Amino acid sequence: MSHHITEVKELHYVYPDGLEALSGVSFRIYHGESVGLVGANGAGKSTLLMLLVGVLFPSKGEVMVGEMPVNKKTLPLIRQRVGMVFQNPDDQLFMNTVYDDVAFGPRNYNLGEPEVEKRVIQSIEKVGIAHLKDRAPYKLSGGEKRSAAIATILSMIPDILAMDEPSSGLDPKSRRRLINLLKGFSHTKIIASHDLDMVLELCERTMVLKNGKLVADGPTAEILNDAVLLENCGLEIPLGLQNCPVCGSTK
Ligand SMILES: Nc1ncnc2c1ncn2[C@@H]1O[C@H](COP(=O)(O)OP(=O)(O)OP(=O)(O)O)[C@@H](O)[C@H]1O
Repeated sequence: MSHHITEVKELHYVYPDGLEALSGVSFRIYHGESVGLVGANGAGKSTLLMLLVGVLFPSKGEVMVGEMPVNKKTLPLIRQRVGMVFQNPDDQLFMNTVYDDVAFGPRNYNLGEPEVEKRVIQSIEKVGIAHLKDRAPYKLSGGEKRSAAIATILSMIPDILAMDEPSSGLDPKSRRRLINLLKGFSHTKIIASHDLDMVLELCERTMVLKNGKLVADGPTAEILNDAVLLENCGLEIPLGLQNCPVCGSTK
């Protein structure tokens, strides 16, 4: 078995108002895996991702990245290894140009302008927005903003990508472009989404959260075909696994 790249041990998270968003979650993710994180609204997906990248810290339990626990001291190192694409790209784009947003992380790490420029160009080319580098982020379309947000993460050259609802708000063409883009990434990926067809296509493994607890973790094709489990968690079998009402075969 290959080494795990991240491990979550008996993780609990209680928001300041007392709401327990995660209780007793444990799992390991291995190098190169693509893991889907699914669950109804409020199940705890975003909270879990934020704990994985150190935007939040555990109330109890531990998050490890490699041999490193995620805490305030290790945060600068964690930020280089794990990149998070937030649900709303506007939370991630705050500079005057796309270029400066993508350069922000590497500049923070004092990498020197030649290296910064190299990383920015590579990242914006990879996501297909090189022609938009001088545009103000607020003047981008939703799909372009999503691509720019991904580029801001790629420029840090992380090992792990944590993505919160990456396909939300995208039209079918932009969604397809995003899925194809992510398919080409060799990073370890953790993708929280209600788009179960995307999870089916991108993730070989799926974890299901319900009311802050991890209630299932296994091969995506099994988990997303388990009608009883999904219904119990407020989810539905993705279209890609449903029987065709006309001919009875799966798509
Ligand atoms: N800042 C906060 N303060 C208090 N409670 C919060 C906060 N953010 C989220 N919660 C609560 O924590 C629980 C988990 O929320 P979270 O956003 O992690 O769920 P989610 O699975 O990502 O949901 P969605 O699918 O709607 O994005 C919910 O009950 C939510 O209301």
